[in-house]
Amino acid sequence: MSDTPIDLDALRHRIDDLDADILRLINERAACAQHVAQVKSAEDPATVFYRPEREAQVLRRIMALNKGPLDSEEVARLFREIMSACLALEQPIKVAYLGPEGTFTQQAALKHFGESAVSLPMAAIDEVFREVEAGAVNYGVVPVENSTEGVINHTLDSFMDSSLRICGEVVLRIHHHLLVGEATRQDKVSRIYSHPQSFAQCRKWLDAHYPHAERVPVSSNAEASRLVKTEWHSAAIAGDMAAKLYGLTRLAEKIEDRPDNSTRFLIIGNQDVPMSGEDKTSIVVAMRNQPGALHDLLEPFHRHRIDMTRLETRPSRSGVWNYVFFIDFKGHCDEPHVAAVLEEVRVRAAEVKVLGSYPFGVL
Ligand SMILES: C=C(O[C@@H]1C=C(C(=O)O)C=C[C@H]1O)C(=O)O
Repeated sequence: MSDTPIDLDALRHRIDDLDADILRLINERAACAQHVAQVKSAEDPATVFYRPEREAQVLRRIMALNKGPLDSEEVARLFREIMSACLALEQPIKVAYLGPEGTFTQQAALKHFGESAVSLPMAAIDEVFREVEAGAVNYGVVPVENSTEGVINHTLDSFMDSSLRICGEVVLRIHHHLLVGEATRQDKVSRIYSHPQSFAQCRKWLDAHYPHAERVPVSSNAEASRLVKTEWHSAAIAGDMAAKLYGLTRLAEKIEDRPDNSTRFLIIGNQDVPMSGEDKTSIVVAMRNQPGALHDLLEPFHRHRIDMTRLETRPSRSGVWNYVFFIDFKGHCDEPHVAAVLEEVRVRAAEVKVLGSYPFGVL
């Protein structure tokens, strides 16, 4: 490092020069993205500008190229924002998410689409589906499963009646904090607000630290945060976004019982996503109630050596089928071995619906 300037002024000059280069390169990239938009529109006037498989490939490549000292995830986050701004030049993307503002689902939407996307809070999961179906927004973001608490049935049920496809997934590490407002008497907390899922994820911590506080379930953690602002004896369990939005402070941090607590969210839209190289497929299968039905369903996956990542059973809501299975597995439906399995499953099942093939969450 003998040629590295050592005084502060010289270092700052060097940073100024590098910033000018970075700025020029980012704008060159943005101009390229604008050209891409022209090519896409010329090929197909009804084109979709957002390409999840390409974005996943860009991020994976950047992470593989990265030599540090910045951490690969950090670098990918920066590129996530650069792509978000480039895409906004092609077409501003509108995204509906399970609100209100400050929920983990909003955090997932921003993590996936970046800050240049316009995100709109919806009051319920089926409203997110309806907004995308009606074309009021381009995409929707809904939670689908939590590592501690399991599947979010509302989301799975919404897929049964919808023609929307899954275009992507985001996994978020969920950290819960015990939050209080300026008016809260910290030694007198007798009531705690939160969403039932969050209470479940922090149950042991609450039993140990606040065994006598009343636990009041509300519709979201953001709503819990809003409520404590005006109550001197109350606290909320919520994440960073809600804390920031409502100006609350942390009485205790990371109070989730499991340190690896995470939630998986799905991106729903109207498009079929081409292969990215590391993909996943989600299907719903209806089977008749007969002995060996589950074995018949799983056998082709085993024979073709397809790795299942999730299997959920839901009661069928129509009289025709008895079981409905939600299955996630590795691979894309355009890959021959996946297409072969789907063909075999179609023969054995009463009905099969492919919800989508999409890239594994990168960030
Ligand atoms: C530029 C493109 O359009 C969008 C912007 C991307 C980018 O900035 O790299 C990548 C994929 C698309 O969502 C493209 O399709 O290549």
